[in-house]
Amino acid sequence: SRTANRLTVVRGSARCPTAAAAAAARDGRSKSKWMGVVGLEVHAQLCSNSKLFSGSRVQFSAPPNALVSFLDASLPGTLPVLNKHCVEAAVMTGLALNCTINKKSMFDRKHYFYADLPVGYQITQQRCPIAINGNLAYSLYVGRNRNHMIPKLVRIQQIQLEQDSGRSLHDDARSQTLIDLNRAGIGLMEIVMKPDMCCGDEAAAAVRELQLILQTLGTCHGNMAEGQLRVDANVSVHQHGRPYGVRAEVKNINSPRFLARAIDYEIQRQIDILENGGKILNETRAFDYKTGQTISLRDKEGKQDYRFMPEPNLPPLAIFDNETLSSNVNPQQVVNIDHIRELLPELPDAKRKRLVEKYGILAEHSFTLVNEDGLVQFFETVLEQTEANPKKVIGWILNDFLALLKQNNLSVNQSPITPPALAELLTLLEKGFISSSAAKQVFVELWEGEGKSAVQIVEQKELGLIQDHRKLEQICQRVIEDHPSEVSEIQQGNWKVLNKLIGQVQRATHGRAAPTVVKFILEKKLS
Ligand SMILES: Nc1ncnc2c1ncn2[C@@H]1O[C@H](COP(=O)(O)OP(=O)(O)OP(=O)(O)O)[C@@H](O)[C@H]1O
Ligand SMILES: [Mg+2]
Ligand SMILES: [Mg+2]
Repeated sequence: SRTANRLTVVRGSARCPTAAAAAAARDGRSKSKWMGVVGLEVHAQLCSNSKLFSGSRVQFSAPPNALVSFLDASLPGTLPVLNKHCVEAAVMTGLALNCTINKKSMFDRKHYFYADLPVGYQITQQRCPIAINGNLAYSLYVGRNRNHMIPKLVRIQQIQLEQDSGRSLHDDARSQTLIDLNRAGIGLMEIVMKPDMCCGDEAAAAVRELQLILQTLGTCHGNMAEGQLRVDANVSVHQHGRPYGVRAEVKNINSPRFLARAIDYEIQRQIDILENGGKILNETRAFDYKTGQTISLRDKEGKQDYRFMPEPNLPPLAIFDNETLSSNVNPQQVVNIDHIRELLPELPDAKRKRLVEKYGILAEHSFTLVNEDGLVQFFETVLEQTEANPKKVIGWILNDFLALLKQNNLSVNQSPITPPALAELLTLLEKGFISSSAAKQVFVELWEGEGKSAVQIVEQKELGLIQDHRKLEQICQRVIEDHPSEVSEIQQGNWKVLNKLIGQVQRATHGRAAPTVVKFILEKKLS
């Protein structure tokens, strides 16, 4: 079947080494000789209050055509003015992706005709983009339980600044197309990756990591469902040692999961064609998430001529660093690479490594922490304020805290439990003032949040372990008196029965007796 083949071939690709051997053994040579080649173009909407070349506001879900300046509507006589904040965001993204920032980049006009592009061209950076030659490190989880991590790297060819287009809304009932220009002119970064990936899983993992980096930088919100991050997947197949095949481009995929499915489908489609003596077309395709297939939109064979030309209304974009910044320019007026480098936050990869090294937690736990907005900070604030050790704390954060957040569909900063409250609870547990079952109970009470602290809850609900030696002795004495047959068994040497008596003491104290103390008292009394 197609599905079976697809799995074989994608996993069997020699560039996905983990599964290659197994797949080859299962299927013989003929199916595993093909390798997928994948290169992504990612369009990321820049976080900015205004558009790339006009002062129109950027806002989602505004009424159609409410955010359109004369320039966005392409009125004659209007001129583009570059938004400095967008340039800074692109430079910061370039630095985070280990790119070289071009001190001089250029804007070009790329011509094509579409109803949502009234001027007839898009301003983009074709010949000389703002950033080049970077890379993105990401991790691929493989294996049956996805618990084996393989570090991967994809090269970044370039990052270019460009404008977004408007949107066409098709009204089938009236067979009309309506145009909304709110999106027209919003700043985009096109992040172009080299064809270094080989399957859907790799592409999805790379995009997730990119998304996290952009969100950490604050240069793009990265919400794929809202179209802030859109991915075009270029896919081809070839045989080992042979030149790359012709690529098809699957446009505008808006989730990592669909990206993976679209790519794996496309690889198998191309293999099927080639195995049957056919030819791959250099075409643009779309992914239909309902059927899980890619479908042809238009072929590029008759190569669309974009008639690139320099944008005459924008001078070359000059960017400075400390060395090139001369004393006669106002630093407020220019973009300084060194200044932006200083503002770079700790990136997800560095953060994960630091968490593992500093606190001794598992690598996969560091991924979960970093993936959840605000969770690392929560974890570290708890650690600063508690005496419990990090390995215990991570368990509570990931199993109890995160589970309740997900159940209630809340983000970390909407949590009813604050870091100091959890820290206090875990200290009580660590010091042996409460049992772990009592701790779970306190945790739930904290979550329900009547503003009481862990200590107050423990006191009011009498959840504290009974440490008082005299009181415990009295209870143990009573249990001994009430269980003569067990006592005589123990005295005949059957010490296993002691557990039964310990259980009775716990029953009498509702689980609040310190177990080691109880054992010590009973042993002393019975020996
Ligand atoms: N043989 C190939 N197989 C798969 N991907 C490829 C192959 N050759 C190039 N690519 C990928 O195709 C993409 C080319 O993007 P680029 O922006 O340079 O050109 P384009 O797709 O022609 O332009 P446009 O921006 O108009 O879509 C890159 O992501 C690159 O990695
Ligand atoms: Mg491109
Ligand atoms: Mg493309």
